[in-house]
Amino acid sequence: MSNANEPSLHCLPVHQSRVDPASAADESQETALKTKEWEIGMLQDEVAATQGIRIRRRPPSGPPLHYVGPFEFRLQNEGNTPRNILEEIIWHKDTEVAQMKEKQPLAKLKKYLDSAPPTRDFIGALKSAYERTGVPGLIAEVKKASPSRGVIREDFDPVEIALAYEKGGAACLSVLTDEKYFQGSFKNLEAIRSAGVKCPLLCKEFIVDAWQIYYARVKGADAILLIAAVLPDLDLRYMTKICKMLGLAALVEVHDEREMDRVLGIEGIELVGINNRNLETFEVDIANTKNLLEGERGRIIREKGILVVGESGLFTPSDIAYVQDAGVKAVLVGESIVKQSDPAKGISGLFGKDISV
Ligand SMILES: O=P(O)(O)OC[C@@H](O)[C@@H](O)c1c[nH]c2ccccc12
Repeated sequence: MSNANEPSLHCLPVHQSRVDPASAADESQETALKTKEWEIGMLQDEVAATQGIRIRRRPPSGPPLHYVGPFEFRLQNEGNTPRNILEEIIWHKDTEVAQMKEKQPLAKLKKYLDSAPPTRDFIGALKSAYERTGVPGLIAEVKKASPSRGVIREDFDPVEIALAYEKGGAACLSVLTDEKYFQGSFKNLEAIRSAGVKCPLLCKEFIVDAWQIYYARVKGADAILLIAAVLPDLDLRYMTKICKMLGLAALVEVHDEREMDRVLGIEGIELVGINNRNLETFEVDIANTKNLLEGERGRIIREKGILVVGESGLFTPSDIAYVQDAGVKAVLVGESIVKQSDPAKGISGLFGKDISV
């Protein structure tokens, strides 16, 4: 569980070991802290597992030397290989964020918040696009590459693509900021924001720590992504509250029934994305959107007034019509439009009509 208001135990300075009694006390305190930190990590993964979450936050490590806790805990050092690509990304993100936090602690980030320009209404933009066009509001994704597809667009100019999307009638944009797996960056997000693009911007990042939400806000995001396959309920609750406080929209992404049911049980969630791509296996099936909106779940979603976004694997006007019939009022599309030489034309091709203003 991440708490932005408390310093991470990762960041505690490592003391040099000397032999005087004072430093021996320091050392035993440090061992105690390390043990505590390790135990908390184990417990977090256990809580997450009870919610059906298979992604572990960081590689399992053996207990610190001289550990005397429960025997089962001592047995759980099961090797340091991620079980799938999502888990690999999350483990990498965990170390990356720890380093970024060290360079720019939360207290420093918070100073920039005072001078940050106001956020733009992400959900409002989707709703008015839907009303204006009669088709789902488009979140167009600025995406150079992905682990499943490799490089999607070679001559990648993020600002040019963003401007073309806006011209083509996108309601909002999604900008990938992960560098290692998606060849994105926060520089792209900042560049798009300062190029005068008016569409609200989603920071497409793998969030594992509340610090990242503040960082996204400072870098010009209007919305962030929270992945239910990665974040336990407590994190989803806590992080959506931080978003409200910062004026950001939270797009909470689910892929299966269990994740959808968890999310529907949490108060205050207004925007839910159904990912048609399984992030563990890369399989894509747009019927997933339909399945998750059927019956009782669809009823609860309508009752709560949640706006649903159909995500991934949408290529043709009939794909759009299919997810619209299933009940989505917005779609998130990357590959099919980013790879067109003119992304604005890609948008009219995707919807089968011109949706520009
Ligand atoms: O390129 P596609 O198939 O149109 O997909 C876009 C978007 O849905 C996809 O990039 C995505 C959905 N959820 C994510 C989470 C992380 C990274 C990427 C994603």
